Amino acid sequence: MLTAHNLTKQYGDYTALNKLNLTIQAGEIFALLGQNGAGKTTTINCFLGFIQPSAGDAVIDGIMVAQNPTETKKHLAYIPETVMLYPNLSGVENLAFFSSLAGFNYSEQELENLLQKAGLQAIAHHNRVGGYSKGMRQKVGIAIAIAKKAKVLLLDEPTSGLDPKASNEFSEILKELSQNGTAILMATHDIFRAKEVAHRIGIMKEGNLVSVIDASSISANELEQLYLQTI
Ligand SMILES: Nc1ncnc2c1ncn2[C@@H]1O[C@H](COP(=O)(O)OP(=O)(O)OP(=O)(O)O)[C@@H](O)[C@H]1O
Repeated sequence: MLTAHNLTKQYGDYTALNKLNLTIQAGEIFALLGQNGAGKTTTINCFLGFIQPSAGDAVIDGIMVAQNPTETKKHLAYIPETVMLYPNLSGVENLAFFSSLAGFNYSEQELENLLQKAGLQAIAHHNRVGGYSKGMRQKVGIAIAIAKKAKVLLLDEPTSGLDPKASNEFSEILKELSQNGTAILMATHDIFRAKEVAHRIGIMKEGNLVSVIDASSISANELEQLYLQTI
């Protein structure tokens, strides 16, 4: 569903991403760990089509991103660290707007159901998003991803700054999306969450994917040790 073939990004002489080879299957959650500047966001931005790779390819559902960015965006949902929404619109209105951009025209009841599914409490559905907490905005982001019926979900530090309960709820929703066949690539600094939610975990260092681990084969403590030895 999501493939990187020798994916490389250079800025002058500096290699931000070095020949990344990675395949993420439908229904798989892959977490990318690594220090600041390791190349996680660069990887995600190549799949989003935000940056052009210097060499290699990012491929989504068999389609090359660099050559077909509009087409591949239709299959994608993206949740950054802070989901950008219109503060003067309600959760329902934001969801209606962003899902309409993807070609979906939901009824108010359907929009409310989507927000409910994403874990946003009903009392907040018609309140202005400007008054939402960070976790509530992330949930609207999840609802947009569900509404778009995206085959691929890209997440860049989605749980950073969320309280443990909100972070746990977020992980549960990711698991549900993966059970429904969504391929998920998540950059994170949260080793514990990566272990809890992901099927496989990659550790990046200086633009290289240096280690890929099956999450079921390792404890959170062992993963932390491996991470510290690797970076
Ligand atoms: N436009 C740019 N010009 C030059 N260098 C850049 C540019 N964008 C990113 N880089 C460099 O590429 C490297 C990889 O950055 P990237 O944002 O992918 O790291 P990251 O792993 O996501 O880090 P963080 O955990 O801090 O988000 C960094 O050294 C960064 O300074």
